[in-house]
Amino acid sequence: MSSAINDATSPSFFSNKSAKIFVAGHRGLVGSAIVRKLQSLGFTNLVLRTHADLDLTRQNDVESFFAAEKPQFVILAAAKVGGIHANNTYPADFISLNLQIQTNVIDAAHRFGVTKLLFLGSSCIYPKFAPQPIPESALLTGPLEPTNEWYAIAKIAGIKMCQAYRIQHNWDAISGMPTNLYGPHDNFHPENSHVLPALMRRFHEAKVNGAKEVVVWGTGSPLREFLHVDDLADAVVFLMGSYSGLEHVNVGSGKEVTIKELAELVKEVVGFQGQLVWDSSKPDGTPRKLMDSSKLAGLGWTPKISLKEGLVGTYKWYLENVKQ
Ligand SMILES: NC(=O)C1=CN([C@@H]2O[C@H](COP(=O)(O)OP(=O)(O)OC[C@H]3O[C@@H](n4cnc5c(N)ncnc54)[C@H](OP(=O)(O)O)[C@@H]3O)[C@@H](O)[C@H]2O)C=CC1
Ligand SMILES: C[C@H]1O[C@H](OP(=O)(O)OP(=O)(O)OC[C@H]2O[C@@H](n3cnc4c(=O)[nH]c(N)nc43)[C@H](O)[C@@H]2O)[C@@H](O)[C@@H](O)C1=O
Repeated sequence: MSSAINDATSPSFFSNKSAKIFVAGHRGLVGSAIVRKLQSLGFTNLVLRTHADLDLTRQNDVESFFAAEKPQFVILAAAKVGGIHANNTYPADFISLNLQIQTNVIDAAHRFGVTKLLFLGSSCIYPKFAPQPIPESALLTGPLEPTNEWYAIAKIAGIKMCQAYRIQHNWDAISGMPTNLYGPHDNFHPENSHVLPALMRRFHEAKVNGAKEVVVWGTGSPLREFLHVDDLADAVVFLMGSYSGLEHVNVGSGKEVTIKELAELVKEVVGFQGQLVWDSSKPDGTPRKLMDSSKLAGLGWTPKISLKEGLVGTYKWYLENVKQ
């Protein structure tokens, strides 16, 4: 899906390092990595607000913020985010908060003169039984995975909102669809986090406490594709500078592992010596979601950080920043 009118590139993103950029959600996994990336490239004028300073679900506050700050670029990495249990347990929060945040930010960014906005979705937007690897064209071709359909519907609405504003207003809003992410500043909550930080914490605590077993959810058979968040941040900045199309863009590593393989790898990196016990009363979620990231590769971007390397770095960060 593309059109000549809507596919102009935006070289101006890299040409002015003092352009004002609002990174929404800058203290999260993704937002903090994007801030690190932008700062390493020499961008000097980042506008950052904590959740406490600016609740993005409050439309009036968001409008006042945009009216006062008038950022030139917006990267929307603020969202209600969680793993399979959180998505399944708090469906109202996942659909409602995400619809509110993205609607407020996208609409205000357009109305207050932002040049370009990047919206972040997720690989869960695709049908549960999408063809593998999943191309961008698989969107809205089948039923969603029930454990995260509420979040997925919000994310699909975000993609469509960017497309609608581009079509009606010729406004440069793009969408990136990351695969499962991990890295520094991840959420290590025991129940509400994603699998990788959850297991890192559980194996670490088991090692420290001398436990013989660690419980892992589901059957271990689902396949997941993991991308280090520093690679994702690199891709986001790349897209800000080089992509202005109508269609969303998949951002993956191209490499998948079973949850069992992931658990063994995390166990090895953490140095836990005991056994894994599988709790099959917990949901597996979607059986497989490897994205086809050839569109992004065709634009000239590929990931650099291997899963093993990324896990070692993330565990080091966990030891220095999170563990009690
Ligand atoms: N993590 C992953 O594996 C994946 C993430 N993504 C996408 O990347 C984006 C970022 O996710 P991630 O960094 O992991 O999430 P995090 O939970 O780590 O960070 C989200 C950030 O958004 C902020 N936030 C949430 N609600 C509000 C609000 N109402 N007003 C202002 N700020 C708010 C949070 O602040 P606070 O903590 O104070 O509430 C936090 O800083 C999301 O769009 C997500 O869908 C996509 C694919 C995979
Ligand atoms: C990024 C993505 O993240 C979510 O989808 P998910 O890929 O299913 O994410 P997950 O990381 O929570 O689980 C992956 C797999 O791992 C298994 N698993 C084992 N043990 C634990 C465990 O301890 N915690 C968790 N969370 N999962 C575990 C778990 O049973 C599942 O089979 C959605 O929020 C979705 O909206 C989304 O976008």
